[in-house]
Amino acid sequence: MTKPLPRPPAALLRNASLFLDFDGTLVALAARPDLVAVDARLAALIARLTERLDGRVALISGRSVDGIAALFGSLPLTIAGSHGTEVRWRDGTVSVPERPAALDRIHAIMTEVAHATPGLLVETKTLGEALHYRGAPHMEAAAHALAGKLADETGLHLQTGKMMVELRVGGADKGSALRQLMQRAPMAGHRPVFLGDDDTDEPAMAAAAALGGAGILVGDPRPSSALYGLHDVADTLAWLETACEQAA
Ligand SMILES: O=P(O)(O)OC[C@H]1O[C@H](O[C@H]2O[C@H](CO)[C@@H](O)[C@H](O)[C@H]2O)[C@H](O)[C@@H](O)[C@@H]1O
Repeated sequence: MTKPLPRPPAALLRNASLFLDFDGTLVALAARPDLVAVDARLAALIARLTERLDGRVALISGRSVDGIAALFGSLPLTIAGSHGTEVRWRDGTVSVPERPAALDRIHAIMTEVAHATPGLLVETKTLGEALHYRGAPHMEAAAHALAGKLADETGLHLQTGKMMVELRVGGADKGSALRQLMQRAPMAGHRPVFLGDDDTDEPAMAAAAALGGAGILVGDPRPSSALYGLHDVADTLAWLETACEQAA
């Protein structure tokens, strides 16, 4: 059994640059991606953190930049989306590679499969197509087999996730996104702190530690590059609210 990680000190965000995963870290997992919402408490927390840290806050998500931005409404945010492949700074500067044409064919194939199987769901992102099987768990092996075949055919990156498989533009992950964000003001020169729950968050945990900062694992203990741990989303929100007041 993996030992629990220590709780992060409340002063950890002092003078830090803060990087946050979204699903499973700031919001609890739901049956479908479109059932997740940002409530007033979370929106206020992110706004307050951004203010206290002089803009040194970014979301790093597997969702697309547009998807995260829509969830937070008018709140100006720096977002690395599509697993770190695309970035939008809160000043509006964007870095987005071209969407490969092969994704449209993949969308058509996944949609056909999903139409034939209740519970399967296709999520279209800026730079990827994801097939979710949370609503049809018996389709796990078939979904992975289909994604593997499509990856072989197209050369696109095969991304696994919690009850989903995705074909996406490769060449980036959450670790490379964190390093990219840390190269520019206002993040540069500050200690990175990253919070995440998933295997896809591990490259960012490792990148934060390598840059002199720390990762915080949300959820049950497991082998991780994180230095600290929090129990779940509720614990994470409560810790962020406390740490925020000691952040500046
Ligand atoms: O990097 P994250 O911000 O954690 O995003 C990871 C994926 O999150 C979403 O899928 C997951 O959450 C859904 C809603 O709770 C859930 O239904 C699904 O089973 C999970 O895999 C999102 O839809 C994906 O695009 C993200 O890659």
